[in-house]
Amino acid sequence: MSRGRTDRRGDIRDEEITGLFERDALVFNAARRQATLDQQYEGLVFGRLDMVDLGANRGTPAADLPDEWWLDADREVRYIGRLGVRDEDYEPLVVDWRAPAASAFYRATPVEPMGVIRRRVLRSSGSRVIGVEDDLMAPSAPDDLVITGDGALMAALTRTRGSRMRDIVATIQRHQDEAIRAPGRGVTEITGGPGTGKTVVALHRAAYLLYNERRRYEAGGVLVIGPSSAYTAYIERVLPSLGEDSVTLRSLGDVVDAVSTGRLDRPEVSAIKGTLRVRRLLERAAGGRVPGAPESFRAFVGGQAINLNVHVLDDIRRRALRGHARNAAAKAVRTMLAEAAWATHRIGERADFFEAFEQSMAVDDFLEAWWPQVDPREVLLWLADTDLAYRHGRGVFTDGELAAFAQSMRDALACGQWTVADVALIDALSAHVGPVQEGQDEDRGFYEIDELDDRLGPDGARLGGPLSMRTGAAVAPGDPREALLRGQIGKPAEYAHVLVDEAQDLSPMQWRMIGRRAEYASWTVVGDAAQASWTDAAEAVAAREEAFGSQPRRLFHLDTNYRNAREIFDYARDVILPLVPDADIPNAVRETGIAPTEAPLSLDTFVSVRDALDVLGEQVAGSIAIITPMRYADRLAPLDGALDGRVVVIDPMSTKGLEWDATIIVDPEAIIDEAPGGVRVLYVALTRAAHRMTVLRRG
Ligand SMILES: Nc1ncnc2c1ncn2[C@@H]1O[C@H](COP(=O)(O)OP(=O)(O)OP(=O)(O)O)[C@@H](O)[C@H]1O
Repeated sequence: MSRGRTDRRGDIRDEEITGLFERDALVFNAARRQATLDQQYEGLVFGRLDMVDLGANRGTPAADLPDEWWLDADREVRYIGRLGVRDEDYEPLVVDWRAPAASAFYRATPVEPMGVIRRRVLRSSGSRVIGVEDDLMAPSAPDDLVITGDGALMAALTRTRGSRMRDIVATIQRHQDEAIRAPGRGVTEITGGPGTGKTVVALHRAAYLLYNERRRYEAGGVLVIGPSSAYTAYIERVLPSLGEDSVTLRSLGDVVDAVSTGRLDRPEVSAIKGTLRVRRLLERAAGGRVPGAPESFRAFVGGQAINLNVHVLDDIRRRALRGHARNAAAKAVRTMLAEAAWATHRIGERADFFEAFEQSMAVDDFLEAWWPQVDPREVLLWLADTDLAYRHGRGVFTDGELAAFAQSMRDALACGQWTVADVALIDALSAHVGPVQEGQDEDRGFYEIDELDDRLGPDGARLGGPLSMRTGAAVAPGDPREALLRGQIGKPAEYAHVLVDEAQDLSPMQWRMIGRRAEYASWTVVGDAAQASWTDAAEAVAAREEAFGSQPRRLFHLDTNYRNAREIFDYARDVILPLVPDADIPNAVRETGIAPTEAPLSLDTFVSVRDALDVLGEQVAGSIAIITPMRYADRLAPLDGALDGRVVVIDPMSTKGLEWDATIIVDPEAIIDEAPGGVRVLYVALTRAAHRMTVLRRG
């Protein structure tokens, strides 16, 4: 689970049934159903609809109906739950929230009640109902229908936040429901400002698609991509709580098998690694000579001295790469080499010469050194050599940029960890050089050392874990180069539906990486441009358009902020609007009457951070984040885990998509200074708190 990933597990399928006795198949399915029901026991039923039977009144305009006609009409009760349940006579006891019969639960309004008189949201603990919140849809309730509570939504929003995101099945709002139930095909884009429920809506949409077109999406696979492993850990419970465990959840540092990282580059380096221009550098490196390989070929073959110089070898290399991925070209290269040798020597019979060439150990040895199977990660590491980076990157990047790029590769070699931006480069190179061909390279046993999922540090903490400030300092155990090359990179998996959250942050290279997994997929894409940390929006838009292809688009816009108390969001809005006037500003629905607090930051002792923490610790019962620029990270790290584990210390970039009951924002000016997206990243940090926020400023 360290990757925040749930494995795909198909329902038993027809073709598999033929391999099982029918009885076994029934037992298998019954056991699976039982496990799902056991899992969903808590809160299985969360809603009740008291509906009128429209009977003879069906289709009659409201104005033509007798006064208060609903008071005497026949009634029907419908229970709504995470899963559908039927009694022994196959009569529905609980309707699955995704079924058409449940849609009135989400779509009924007093203006358009859809036959609903009372919508009731139930909260339970074990088998006990501990809370009831009603919404009345009719102008008045029949005497026997009691109406309680102030509305389920407000009750849900004021509740304490835990460390994991919760599902919202009980309180999905009508406009959210429309995005959730939109057809699966094509590209569905969901936009909206901070806290509008984009993430949670997208996850419910994934569950809906699996319910509605299970064969297509469970067999084809659904991939959910989020910005960081902190994010995937935060949302990983939502889908299982909805009864779905067949979705693959990956962060951007986890997309390529065998590579897993949360380490971030400095902004100027991730800008180089994210732009499509970097492809030129990679192509040249992948197509160039292997560093350290022989530059000419001298050997005795069939008793003849063969001598091929660097120009001949370069020509063979170029021709071979025109028709093949590098790793697939070994055979063709051997033939080309034989032809070149024959062309220069031409002694004896051609067929004899070719046979001798085919069987020559000297040729084997040469090819092993000159045309080895290359792992795409090795190609990237070749670029740790600044001169090579200059040579391949000339005309594309400045010398300064190339030197920074080469330095970042040396940093990786020093700590044994890739960065998140490297993953898209590895994927691009992988498409270029092709998979390492089995059996061609017996010496490379170290690539097959165990899976990255098991890469735990000495204290059991996952390397490349959620806090980039922590991973920045971490060094992988053992030989760092070996750690970088661990595991084997195969062909990318393909999916039937790909859901991308925080899409505004994907670099063009990352869009291409995801696109390779989505050639035949439909998409759900979720984002907010004002929160972008990738700066060249036009290039990213072009890359994402290419990934989507010509599929039809569908756009949903969410405009209600359910996360932040209005006072907190107003503060954030006043920061972003002067600098990004077209930011998508939602309407925050919940007022607390408590404005964010500002206080001076004492840099020498950080006593102001501790003071703020003491106060907030009393005021909120749940989670608190200290959001700090990287420059203070080490000094504030001891506060991580304080107050019985309620406190996290985190850098602003890693807060994307997350939320806490309260936040402390340390030195906003420094946050703007450090982050690639400047004020946009500060805006992200300022919109993470649900109930309370303290901002500590320098000077
Ligand atoms: N209908 C709803 N009922 C209850 N809670 C909701 C509802 N819609 C959204 N929320 C809550 O609002 C909060 C924000 O939701 P979410 O994280 O999905 O927003 P977002 O638009 O992705 O935010 P951001 O872009 O700022 O990361 C979450 O706590 C979510 O559970």
